Amino acid sequence: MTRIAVIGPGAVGGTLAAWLAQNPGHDVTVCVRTPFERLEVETPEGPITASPRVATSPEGLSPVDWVFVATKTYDTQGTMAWLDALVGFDTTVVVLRNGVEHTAPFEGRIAQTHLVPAVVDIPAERSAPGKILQRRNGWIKVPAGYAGGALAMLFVETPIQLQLVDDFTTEAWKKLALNCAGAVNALVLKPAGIAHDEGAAEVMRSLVRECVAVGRAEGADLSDDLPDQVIAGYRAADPGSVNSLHADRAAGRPMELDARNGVIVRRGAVHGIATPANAMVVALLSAAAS
Ligand SMILES: NC(=O)C1=CN([C@@H]2O[C@H](COP(=O)(O)OP(=O)(O)OC[C@H]3O[C@@H](n4cnc5c(N)ncnc54)[C@H](OP(=O)(O)O)[C@@H]3O)[C@@H](O)[C@H]2O)C=CC1
Ligand SMILES: CC(C)(CO)C(=O)C(=O)O
Repeated sequence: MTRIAVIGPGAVGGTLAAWLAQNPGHDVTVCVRTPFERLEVETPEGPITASPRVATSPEGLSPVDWVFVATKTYDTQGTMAWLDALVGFDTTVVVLRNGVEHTAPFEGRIAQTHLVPAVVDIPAERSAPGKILQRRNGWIKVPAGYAGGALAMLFVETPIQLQLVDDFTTEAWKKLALNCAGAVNALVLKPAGIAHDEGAAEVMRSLVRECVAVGRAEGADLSDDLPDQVIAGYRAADPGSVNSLHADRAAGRPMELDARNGVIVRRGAVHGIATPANAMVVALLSAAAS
């Protein structure tokens, strides 16, 4: 039996936990802040349900084989107590988050050989604790190497593709390019379809152009047409899709602004690259939330 714990079974964590729990060889525990009875996920394959063990406190938990961290970047502090209980000598911790700084908060606490950053493109929206709409099957990309092959095995019976990549830096910045544009949705509180508005699309392109410049300075291999690719992706998506930054603002939660736009400004400053568009959306969304 493979023991798996998912910390933060929200939109992404809940979707993964539900899929992983479909395999009777997996013993799945979800570590929650807000408890629920069971997971109900509307997937592209049809509805699935799962009843993993629901832990509301780290007390009584013991080390598992795999821990998936799926809390937001602003909830890192609350994640640590779970790790203390769940991580043993042989535990691998996979960090499923947006941004380009996946493992930084956990380094020093988890051995580098057992810490795996993961870029996730699984659009999912949570309507209530345990109730999720998964809009696309999507993919997870992790660096090729230690743990990657074993991690891929966990997903073989799911429609989610687990891909091993040689250049994780490039993949993380490519995903950041998509996510930094999503600040426009959070600003105007309108879902993906707003990208059909040429004015909004041009603001998105400005955010992505800065991301491309900074990402290249950080060693990512990013193409010149990435801003247009991002807009094409938004326009091809279901116009009602709500990204997770937009969902946070709409729900009055904190936002992952620093991880998704602030990081472009911070890393841009290190390289002497101007990032006025990203600085502006950080300032406006911070002001809107204050
Ligand atoms: N949603 C999406 O489509 C995608 C999101 N991502 C990224 O994935 C990550 C997760 O996002 P997403 O799933 O949308 O986030 P959600 O807000 O839907 O889920 C986060 C979950 O973490 C829980 N949580 C917070 N603190 C704790 C804690 N101390 N202990 C246990 N659980 C806790 C929350 O609990 P509570 O129920 O109380 O709020 C919530 O269930 C983010 O980095 C996001 O950017 C990446 C790709 C797609
Ligand atoms: C844009 C999207 C849905 C892509 O997976 C995402 O990463 C998010 O909502 O945070």
